[in-house]
Amino acid sequence: MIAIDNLEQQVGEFSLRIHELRISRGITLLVGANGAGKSTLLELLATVRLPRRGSIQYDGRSVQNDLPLLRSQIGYVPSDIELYEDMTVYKLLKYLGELKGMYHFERIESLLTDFRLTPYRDVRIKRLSGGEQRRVAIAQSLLASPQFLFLDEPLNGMDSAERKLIIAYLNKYAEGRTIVTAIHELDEWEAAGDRVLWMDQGQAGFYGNMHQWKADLPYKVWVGQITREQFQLYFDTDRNMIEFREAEGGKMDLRIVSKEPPFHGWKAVPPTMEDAYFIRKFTRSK
Ligand SMILES: Nc1ncnc2c1ncn2[C@@H]1O[C@H](COP(=O)(O)OP(=O)(O)OP(=O)(O)O)[C@@H](O)[C@H]1O
Repeated sequence: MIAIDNLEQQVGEFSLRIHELRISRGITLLVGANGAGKSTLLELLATVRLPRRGSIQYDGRSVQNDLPLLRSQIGYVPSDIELYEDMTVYKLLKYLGELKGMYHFERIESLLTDFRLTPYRDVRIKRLSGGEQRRVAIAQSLLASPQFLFLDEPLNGMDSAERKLIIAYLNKYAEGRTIVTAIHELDEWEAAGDRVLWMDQGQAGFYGNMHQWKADLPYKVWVGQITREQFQLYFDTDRNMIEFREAEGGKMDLRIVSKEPPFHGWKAVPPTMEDAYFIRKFTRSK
């Protein structure tokens, strides 16, 4: 478990404040608007940035007392990955492995296989696509089989097959370990995630399991159809539309957040993970 107490961090004009938070094992999905403090929190968790005030403890160990040991148990992938461009995939992983004190390289072979990087083993990093580079970045974070893994938008630049591969891998890897990953698409993580942490203007707006995330919402989700004219009017005045799509016969299919049915005959549907995020943000802006 990661225990955060009275954490305060000022970055320029921005301040992050978390009074008390206990992050359990498994996968915590870190969500929030741009600038909400997700990357700042991940940097603090990864010990790239040390807390000015407050404490973070990892299974009882603190940054103040056990930094070198903790760092050997932490893996981190920042959002802006900068890999040594002229190195080949294998040389890079071997070099980073040596820096972490590894002298047996079977782990590299298994990571190359797991992340489908074997065909690129002797290819220079700069020749790889964005998604392939990110797979290498995730592989390097796992070299020392860390107990704590912090990922900042790990699926950026990946196609759907790559995304599924990474999510499935992390789902398995999280057993008995702690992963915190900043993401943008909640729904694709639903089966793998254990908890959601919503950062809201530098504070923890919600932390709980997936069920709690979708429960006790102050608004419902409604689906139905309206005419294009009604849509134009609605679109200009309301901000509660989650999704709209053109339907047949000049109509529009809509997904709307509201307490009451917005139009006659509309149906309430159970919220998805994304809907719950929309509703929480929507409620916050009211
Ligand atoms: N080095 C810095 N100097 C000044 N302000 C900074 C610095 N780094 C981050 N910030 C500010 O801190 C705030 C939080 O940024 P952070 O990157 O943690 O947010 P985020 O939730 O990860 O956003 P995004 O989803 O856009 O990556 C932002 O307002 C950002 O402009």
